Amino acid sequence: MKVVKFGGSSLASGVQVEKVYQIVSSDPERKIVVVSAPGKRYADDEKVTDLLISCAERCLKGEDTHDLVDTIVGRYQSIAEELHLADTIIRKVKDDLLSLLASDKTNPSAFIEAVKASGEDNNAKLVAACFKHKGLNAHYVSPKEAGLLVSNEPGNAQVLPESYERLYALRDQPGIIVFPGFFGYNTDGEVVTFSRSGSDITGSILANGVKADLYENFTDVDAVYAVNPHLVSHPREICELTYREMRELSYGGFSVFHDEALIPAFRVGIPVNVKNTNNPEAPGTRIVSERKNTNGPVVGIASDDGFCSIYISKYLMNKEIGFGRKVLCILEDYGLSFEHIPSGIDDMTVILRQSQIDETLEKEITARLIEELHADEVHVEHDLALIMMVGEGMRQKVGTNARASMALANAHINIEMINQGSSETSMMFGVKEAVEDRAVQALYEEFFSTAKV
Ligand SMILES: Nc1ncnc2c1ncn2[C@@H]1O[C@H](COP(=O)(O)OP(=O)(O)O)[C@@H](O)[C@H]1O
Ligand SMILES: N[C@@H](CC(=O)OP(=O)(O)O)C(=O)O
Repeated sequence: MKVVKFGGSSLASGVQVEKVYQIVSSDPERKIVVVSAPGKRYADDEKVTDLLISCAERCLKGEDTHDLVDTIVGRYQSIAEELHLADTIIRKVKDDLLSLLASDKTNPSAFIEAVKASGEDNNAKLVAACFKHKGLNAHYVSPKEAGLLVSNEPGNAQVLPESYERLYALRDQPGIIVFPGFFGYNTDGEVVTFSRSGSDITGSILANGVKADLYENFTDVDAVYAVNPHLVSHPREICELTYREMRELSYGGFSVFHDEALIPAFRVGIPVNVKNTNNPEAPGTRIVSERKNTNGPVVGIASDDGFCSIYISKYLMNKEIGFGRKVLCILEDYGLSFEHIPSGIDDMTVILRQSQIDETLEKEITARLIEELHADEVHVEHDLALIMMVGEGMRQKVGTNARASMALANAHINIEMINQGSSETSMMFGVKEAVEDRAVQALYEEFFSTAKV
């Protein structure tokens, strides 16, 4: 049995949904189909999820939402029309959206969550109607009915372990199940969404729940490439990756697969296959527990921006018991999460997502670090990008760091910081955002150009 997930790009138009139907109906093992909301049809298009968020926010401010409701319903309508579906389904989509917008707003966050999740929910109903119309024995299943329970963290839900046992019962339902991605229900029966692009997570949870043989994740590229295809043209395709490599690369910036979507499948050893809806014959990329290291030390290079670092220096920091804990307690006081902490004998750097702090908070934290911890020096660096070089092969290969540093030096790129993960499957370089793209290109050239591998 396979769980198959189709992303927003695979469901953006009637033509795309037709391809999805062909893929699902061509393999009887494809039993559970997880869908995202309709995504972008072209580069400047808007995702239905973004439209829904704007709509909910406007509604909370008491502003008019007629035009947005029309645009959102219009997206479903054009898909239904292309597929010659009866308009009853579109009337249901519109009624559902209008009743959600008219619902209780005393908890604004819960209101936004419900409106946001309707993108996937209505699309699952539409896709199920399309499959049925074409003669497939398919039906929509709600995450509530299936028992997909999640924590009450709006926009960042985590699956509750008891969900897995409940989801197992989906195996016994006859026909094809069309399941909306991106959200579950808290124990009070309210909708809570995963983080953005979280339909990948739903697919992985269902694959675990039903103990699928394979989780197929359909998107709009032939494979996971060794580097973001927007930075290097025709990058090398990756045939096989380990869960750990993919998690590091997804975290590092490969938006093709959500970093939180690896764990549920990994826990029960279900392989993941990333494939292209527009070219389903291509083998895609397989994510597995172990792979043979036949293709050099580095398997992929990812990057992400929007980081800042707090540099703290104090003589004899290494001997001061509890120094690190005290630093983290100060950050905790402000509800800040940190990403990495490279450290030396007398210094440490805490790397955070920049969006979490503003100038006032920055000054307050700096003052506390100096006053309470008697730090000799504290300064904050902004606008950093983190580049993750990932590969299980790095563990055995001597000199990878030196090669990377040299490649960056030759490209006149200053390395602000280096951190090697304890697993030795990743190496992280901090650079200024302004040189991020050039840095990734230089590293790609070093590790993937045919002349050097
Ligand atoms: N290393 C990479 N390999 C493949 N695609 C990548 C990579 N890094 C970024 N991407 C981008 O991820 C996109 C697919 O992810 P996404 O737009 O979320 O798809 P979906 O709509 O299927 O969920 C690709 O079109 C590509 O632009
Ligand atoms: N529609 C949601 C969830 C999702 O997974 O979408 P996509 O498959 O288009 O990345 C979002 O935009 O975040």
